[in-house]
Amino acid sequence: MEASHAPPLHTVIVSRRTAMNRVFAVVYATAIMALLYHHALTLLLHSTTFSSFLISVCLLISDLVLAFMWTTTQSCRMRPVYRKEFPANVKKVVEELEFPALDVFVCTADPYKEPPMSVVNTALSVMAYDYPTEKVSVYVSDDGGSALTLFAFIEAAKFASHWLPFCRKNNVMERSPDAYFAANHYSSNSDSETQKIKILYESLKVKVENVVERGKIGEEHIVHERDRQAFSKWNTPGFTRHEHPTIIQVILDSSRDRDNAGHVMPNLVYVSREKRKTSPHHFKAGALNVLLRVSAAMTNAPVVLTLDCDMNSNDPQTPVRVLCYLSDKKLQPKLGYIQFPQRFRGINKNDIYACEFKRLFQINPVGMDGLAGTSYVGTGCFFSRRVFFGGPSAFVPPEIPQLRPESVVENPIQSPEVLKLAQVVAGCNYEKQTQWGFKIGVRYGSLVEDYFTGYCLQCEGWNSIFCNPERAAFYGDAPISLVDVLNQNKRWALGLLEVAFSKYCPVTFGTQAMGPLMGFAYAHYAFWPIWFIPITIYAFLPQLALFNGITIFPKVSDPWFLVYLFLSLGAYGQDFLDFLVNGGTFQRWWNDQRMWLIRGLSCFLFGSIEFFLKSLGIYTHGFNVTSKVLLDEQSKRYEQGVFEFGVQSPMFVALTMAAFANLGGFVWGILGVLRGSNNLEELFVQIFIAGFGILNCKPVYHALVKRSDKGGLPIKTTLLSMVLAVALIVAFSFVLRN
Ligand SMILES: O=c1ccn([C@@H]2O[C@H](COP(=O)(O)OP(=O)(O)O[C@H]3O[C@H](CO)[C@@H](O)[C@H](O)[C@H]3O)[C@@H](O)[C@H]2O)c(=O)[nH]1
Ligand SMILES: [Mn+2]
Repeated sequence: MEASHAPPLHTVIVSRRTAMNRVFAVVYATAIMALLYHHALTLLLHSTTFSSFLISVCLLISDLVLAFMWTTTQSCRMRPVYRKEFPANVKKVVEELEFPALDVFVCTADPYKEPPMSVVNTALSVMAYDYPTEKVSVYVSDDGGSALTLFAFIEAAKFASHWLPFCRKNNVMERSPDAYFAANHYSSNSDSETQKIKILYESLKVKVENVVERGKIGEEHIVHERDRQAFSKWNTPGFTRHEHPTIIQVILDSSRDRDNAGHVMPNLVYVSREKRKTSPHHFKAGALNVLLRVSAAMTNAPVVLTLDCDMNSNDPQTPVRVLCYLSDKKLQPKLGYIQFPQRFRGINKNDIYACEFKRLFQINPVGMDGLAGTSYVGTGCFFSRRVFFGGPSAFVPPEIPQLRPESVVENPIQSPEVLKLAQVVAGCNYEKQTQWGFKIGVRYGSLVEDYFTGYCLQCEGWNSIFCNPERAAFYGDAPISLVDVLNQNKRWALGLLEVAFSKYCPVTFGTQAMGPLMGFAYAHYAFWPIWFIPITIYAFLPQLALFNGITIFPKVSDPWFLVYLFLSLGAYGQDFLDFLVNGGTFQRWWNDQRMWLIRGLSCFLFGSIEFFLKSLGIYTHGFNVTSKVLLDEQSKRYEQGVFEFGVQSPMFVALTMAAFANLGGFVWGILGVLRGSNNLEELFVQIFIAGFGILNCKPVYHALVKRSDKGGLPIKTTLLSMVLAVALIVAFSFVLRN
């Protein structure tokens, strides 16, 4: 009974709002039923003409989708839990000698969209973890196959030998140098040690950035024979990022390298897997699987952390915090992964693009955590290596014994045997006729490999934990231009639909494997893009009807109006409340709901269309890496909270059309009321919706008229949208009148 005397490692409490959430869910569900009954009545009894039938069907479909989305989101409201960890107690329970080894995976894919210096910062921030150094190995996957990235890492390793002891000695919290120097820890009267490290860092930065800018590594930069040999691999004829052999370079070896205080260094390994145009590489999922195998060959740590190159550690204690869960014997048998939220640095004050994704990254995970655990979001997640090989009680062995999660690496990482095996398992044909991507490792088949993998693991019976300490464990970067945001979300939309319409659909497969609540929680994400249906309909239909003076909603004195009122206020009110309770502000909430509408008309709509085309085999879509480069002018506008359009995109056309339709419908409707040809009471809901649309389209109007900078709407987009909006209005009147 010794365990009961051990100090607590973590606690969990169920949210106090649980009971209220459940009661509200029952009331709200009743109102939804009433509304659907109302729709059925209208459709059957009052839709006498073709046009009124069409309108009723459209409204019914949108409300069915809204009802579905509402139902699935309830899972996250049934039992939200809040956790706390006590990392200070870990050493009282587990001896430091027994801490598990940790393999960190950092992914990068393009030296121009993902500047090597930022990738280096990611790696340095975890190399400097407060964790037994000899147990930490950092593997960098370079899908860009770029010598520039390797160069950056070779240089960074030299800097690391100063940076790591500096962090330890001064107990630095931000162990990414960029974040450290940005956080005002440095000034002209800092002590000489800080001055020195700053100078070292600056010279590293200048050196790497110069080389990246020139696109080529000058002879003067290659000092060691070992480095020369590594870079010579890029001289093989026909070497491109899409067509090249495997390059694995051990940059730091913990059995050999010491920092300038004589302390061991972590392993640092550069991996650029083999690429051939004839073999599918499965984007990030493929990269992670290669790292799983290469790391198995070299260190095979039982704990794996995956990180995107745009995310840095913000707390050196994080791996110890993770041990609060991993060393808990009660959780252990089924505990698959521990996910930290994605939190972002550099988001502007009111988060105009809603990139914080509070609901996705902070609110819903708390809800799923109270059930069987949260989803995997691709970065900031600690896995037990075992989860990649079948369910908790259904082990799926890899094809060779060396890759088994419990296998122990006997040879040093630079021994010929180890290097040879690493080379083999990184080959692009290695996965043929194996279970990788299907039963083993990160799963293939969706552009959101993170969501899909987490979902599959949970279906197999693994649980997970959402760990959200007060001090952010990681900080990431978010895109700062609208088109980048929308393209990123379009990729997600496509990836989610790939899961929704596969045999693994969460509504059927998921509910069977994990029960209805977890199945619905995952279904909510899988069907996320179908928000476009109600949003598009509500953005156009009431407004088009206004142009023709047609009433499509109950008038204000009608009791059914109250049902509409309750449903909309209830949904919006609850959303707002969730947002505030989780530390949001009114402005951020407003922008969040605005972006939700904008996404509906752009990335969700276009993502769904592209998915449809893809299903027909007309179209293919790859993983478009989001740019992490900050242009000065753009950054300035972003800081000021001004929307960035600037480029042409069909997604902007749909958005601008909606801006025109809402403004037009609103004005037309009001004029009708003033002239006496419209009845305000009958058209109130529509005029209100159009007015709400106008409020939400403010940035679009602003971009249409008041902009002289490069971030405005291109004139072509404006004209095209105008023409299409008018065409739509005319066509609709035509349909209605006939
Ligand atoms: O072929 C590829 C493409 C991408 N990546 C890496 O994948 C990561 C994520 O790419 P990014 O462009 O930053 O995408 P985001 O949309 O910002 O990422 C979110 O969505 C992705 C799924 O679409 C998840 O993989 C991420 O973890 C999640 O943060 C980056 O480190 C890339 O270097 C690769 O390694 N190989
Ligand atoms: Mn990213």
